[in-house]
Amino acid sequence: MSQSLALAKKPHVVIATPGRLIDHLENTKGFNLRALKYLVMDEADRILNMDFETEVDKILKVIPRDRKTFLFSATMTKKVQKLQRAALKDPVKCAVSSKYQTVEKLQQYYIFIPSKFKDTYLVYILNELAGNSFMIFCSTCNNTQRTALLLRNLGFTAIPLHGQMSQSKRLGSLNKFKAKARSILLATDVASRGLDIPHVDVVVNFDIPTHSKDYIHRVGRTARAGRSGKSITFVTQYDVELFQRIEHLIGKKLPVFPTQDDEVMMLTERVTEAQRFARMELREHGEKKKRTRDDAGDNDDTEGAMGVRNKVAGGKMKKRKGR
Ligand SMILES: Nc1ncnc2c1ncn2[C@@H]1O[C@H](COP(=O)(O)OP(=O)(O)OP(=O)(O)O)[C@@H](O)[C@H]1O
Repeated sequence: MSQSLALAKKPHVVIATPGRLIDHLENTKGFNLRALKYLVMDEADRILNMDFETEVDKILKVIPRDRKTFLFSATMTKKVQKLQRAALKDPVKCAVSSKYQTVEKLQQYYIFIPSKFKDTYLVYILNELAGNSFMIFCSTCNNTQRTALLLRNLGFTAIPLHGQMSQSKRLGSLNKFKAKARSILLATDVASRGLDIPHVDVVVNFDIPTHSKDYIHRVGRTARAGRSGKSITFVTQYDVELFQRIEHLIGKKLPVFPTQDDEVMMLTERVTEAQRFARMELREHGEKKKRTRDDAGDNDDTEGAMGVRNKVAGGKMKKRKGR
């Protein structure tokens, strides 16, 4: 309703997702795009990848053919070229580089570890790089939530951000991270594009991206606007092929992030206990959700559900003296 009122004032600029725009075109009285002069598509390849094609086609049908169209993305695809043919007159392509590139001030590493030790290595890295702000990417909402609980059980200030959270919870998470009240943001690819948070120092690909182009967007959350940053990609026995594809895409062989395996193994016991608590909390959280059937009102960011938080011995893991 408030959006309809805003549109009634005939704004000069409307920023929308394709679906929302279609909704207003179909249901908001008096709203149309017949006078549109400029169409801008940010993250153009994603708009197509995410099955927005039908919506985009609908929009293209109701806007003037005589207009200027801009498509932006760090990773252009053949699909975008298709769209160029379908919707553009005299298109011009403007590219910073002919191949996919990451910025020079980004130090990129990988670690090759057995899948079952991922959590332990994550905790080790967070301790090693303590004092930094981290964005950690997971492949599913569930793993994002689980890993956030695990880290909180170990005393880290971690907060999840994923598509199963309500919009207000997502904004809440983001704002806490932006305000530096939380130093670790765990996210799915919902946060891999567009977010401009200058203080992100380290991006961790906890689950390797399945689409190698997503790698470029994820690591682009750090080392922005001339700053420096680090990225560490976890590669397990199952991820070798995907990792090779990433290296091929960026045209670089990445160095290994140095780890002291004996020190990592010393963390195993506490991490295992924290995993157990995290599983319990996740189960309780799921059952509570089922009972209340109220997604929005629930503790999506799980902070309120932390009955067993910090029960793992010692709370936040301290680095040993002399290191
Ligand atoms: N010419 C400039 N000089 C200085 N800072 C700039 C300039 N252009 C952009 N910036 C800053 O760089 C940061 C990144 O800009 P922006 O978010 O527009 O990049 P982007 O290309 O859309 O990134 P992505 O698509 O990866 O999310 C912002 O903080 C912005 O203020």
